[in-house]
Amino acid sequence: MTPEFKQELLKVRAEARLLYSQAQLDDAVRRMATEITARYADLNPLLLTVMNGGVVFAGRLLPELDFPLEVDYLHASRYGAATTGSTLHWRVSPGTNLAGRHVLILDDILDVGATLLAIAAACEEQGALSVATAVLVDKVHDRKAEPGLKADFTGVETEDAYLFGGGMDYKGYWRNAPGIFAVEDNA
Ligand SMILES: O=P(O)(O)OC[C@H]1O[C@H](OP(=O)(O)OP(=O)(O)O)[C@H](O)[C@@H]1O
Ligand code: HPA
Repeated sequence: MTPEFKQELLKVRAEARLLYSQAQLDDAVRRMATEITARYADLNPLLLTVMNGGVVFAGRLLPELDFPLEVDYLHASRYGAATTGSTLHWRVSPGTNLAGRHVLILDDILDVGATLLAIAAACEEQGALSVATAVLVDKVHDRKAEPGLKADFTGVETEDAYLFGGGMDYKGYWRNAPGIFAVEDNA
């Protein structure tokens, strides 16, 4: 990492606006866990984490789900280290056979929603019995891939800013930030 890039990262972190604290996110995740338990406790679901962004959310959610389930992951990326999305690149497909399974996809954010729509379609093509989505963050704007697109389970809603923390990255960094932060435009 160059000294200039390190300075940029520290400046972005220092000037960012906190939208949700870690404690607020934990409350949201517990509420989601209650909803997910009500729907899936008897369905032997397969929870598929979308790497990399989904890892923090999955790590918080899974211990709140006290019923039989399996986990796997996939890696599909539309943004890479950029702050605007392009074509979806599949890096790792799920290893588990999805045929006949109730699949719940876990990701950090529903932004445009192109990522989750493509992943859900791929799971259906592989024979999943049902496919649903759970996201920590839904960014509110009118650029959704389909009008009114929502996840089946949502943690918090945010304004239309570039976000980091809670698994979301700024140029590949700050996924580890404790809470959800908005990048200030002048950063
Ligand atoms: O709703 P969309 O506009 O499609 O964007 C949401 C997706 O973008 C991010 O992934 P990214 O492609 O940055 O990969 P990453 O998880 O490795 O950061 C995020 O983790 C979601 O998967
Ligand atoms: O606001 C965002 N931040 C980080 N990653 C993202 N992927 C889609 N939107 C975002």
